[in-house]
Parts: sequence; structure tokens; C-alpha cells
Amino acid sequence: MITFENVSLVYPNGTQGLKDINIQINEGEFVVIVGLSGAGKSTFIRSINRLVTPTSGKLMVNGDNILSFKGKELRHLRKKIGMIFQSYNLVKRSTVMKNVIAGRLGYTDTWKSIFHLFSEKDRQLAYENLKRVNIESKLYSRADELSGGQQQRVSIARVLTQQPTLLLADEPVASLDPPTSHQVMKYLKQINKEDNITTIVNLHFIDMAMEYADRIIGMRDGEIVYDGPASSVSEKTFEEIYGRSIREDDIIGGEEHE
Ligand SMILES: Nc1ncnc2c1ncn2[C@@H]1O[C@H](COP(=O)(O)OP(=O)(O)OP(=O)(O)O)[C@@H](O)[C@H]1O
Repeated sequence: MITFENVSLVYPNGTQGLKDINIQINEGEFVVIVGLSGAGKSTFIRSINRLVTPTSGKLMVNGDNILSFKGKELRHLRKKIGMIFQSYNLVKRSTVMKNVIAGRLGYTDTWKSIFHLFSEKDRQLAYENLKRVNIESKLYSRADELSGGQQQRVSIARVLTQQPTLLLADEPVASLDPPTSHQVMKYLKQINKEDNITTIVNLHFIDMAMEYADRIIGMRDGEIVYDGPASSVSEKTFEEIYGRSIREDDIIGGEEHE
């Protein structure tokens, strides 16, 4: 369980990224955060694995206030939180397998990881996870030989190999075309349901949010301005969150290719 209690974040230049956030996210939920560019979605998500550090309040993750975490505690927290980025963050010149097995780094002694001494069990786990996202045939390809959608699937396999209890995805489909975006979102949703991994995704397309979210949190100017089940969200809700009428470019459209 994740609880934000009066959490605010002021960046060093004085910009207020988060303003007095109070919210609870329960185990196993699939939450989508929506809001215009600059609303604070990334800041919210990155606070949870302390890529950014809120400047006041309490941020409880499974009973601990992670805002006081340093060193070993922080490494332990990050080991259990998988992160998916818009830009995939793969090591481009490395093979798919090497990228995926890197998910085990948090569990491997430093000296072993330097020499790539991963156990057979770790290799098997990496392979199984590549199979889950249907990309095992690319095992020996270099990451930069793959399409954007394939690279994002590899990054999902890497995160699964980390065996996280929580998955954060910061605009995971922002660089993909509509069919590929649906495919990636379907994998994320499937993993959330099958493995009961709490999943928090930032998205800016409202049709995607409505299709895949169980719960939608709307942000504007660093504040939470909406929180409710996806089933009760309408175009009007988004207009309230965005503070303007909905435009064509707020919708991704399309469907997954079979
Ligand atoms: N490192 C930083 N230093 C100063 N201000 C920042 C920093 N990172 C973000 N901000 C500011 O904080 C606010 C929230 O940004 P954030 O990136 O969280 O929004 P977002 O909703 O994720 O937007 P986007 O979809 O464009 O990434 C914005 O005003 C942004 O300019």
C-alpha cells in the first residue's frame, strides 16, 4: 500500500511539482494518472521510488516512510519497484538477453554482476519473461535492432525479471503508434492482473486511460483534482481535469493489430 500524506515537492528553482497530495493506492490496483504536460504526473510517480524527493509530508510504502530512506534502504526499495520509461532505457549495444537479465542486478553481488555471472535460474527467469511478452525469438538481437514496441516489451521483460511488487510506468506509450501502444498497455494490464503487481501508469491519451485503468487520478498544477473509478469517468471529467475542452490530439485512437 502507498499513502501520500500532505506530500509537497518544491524543486530547487522554486517550481512546485506537488502540492499537498493526500492519496492512498492499494495493493493490486491498476491506476492511471492523467493531466496536461507539467501537471506533476512524473513528479508524483518518481517520488515513489525516490528518483525525486518530496520536500515535506510523509510518503508511506508498505508501512515505511520512504522520505527518510538513504543508502541500503533506498537500494532495497528500488529493487522491489520496477520502472518503465517512455524512452525504454535499454543498453542499445547489448543483446536483448543481457538487457533483461540486468533486472537481476539488485539481487546479484557486485563482483558477480561485473563479470556477468548470473545463475542458470536467473537466465531461465529472464527467458520466461521474454516469452510472456512474446519477444523470446529476439533473445540474441541487439536492443537497437528492435522496433520501439519491441524495445518496450523488452523493458517490460526486464522489469518482470526484477520480480517487483510495484510497477511504475512513466508515459510508456508516448513514443509508439496506436496499435503498438494498445499492445503494450494490454501486456501491462495482463501482468497486473496475473501477478497482482500494483501498477501506476502516466498517460496523456484519455481514451487509453479509460480503456485500461481501474482507477483514474487526475492532476493539474501539482494537485490531485480527480480520483475515481475509470467506469465513472466521462469526457466532461477530462475537461475538468485539463481545464479546457478535449481536442483530437488528446485521443490516440486505433486498435491492436492481430
Ligand atoms: N528537475 C526539475 N526542476 C525544476 N522544475 C521541474 C523539474 N522537473 C519538473 N519540473 C516542473 O515541475 C512541474 C511538474 O512537472 P512533471 O514533469 O512532473 O509534469 P508531467 O505532468 O509529468 O508533465 P509531462 O507530461 O510534460 O512530463 C512542471 O512545472 C515542470 O516544469
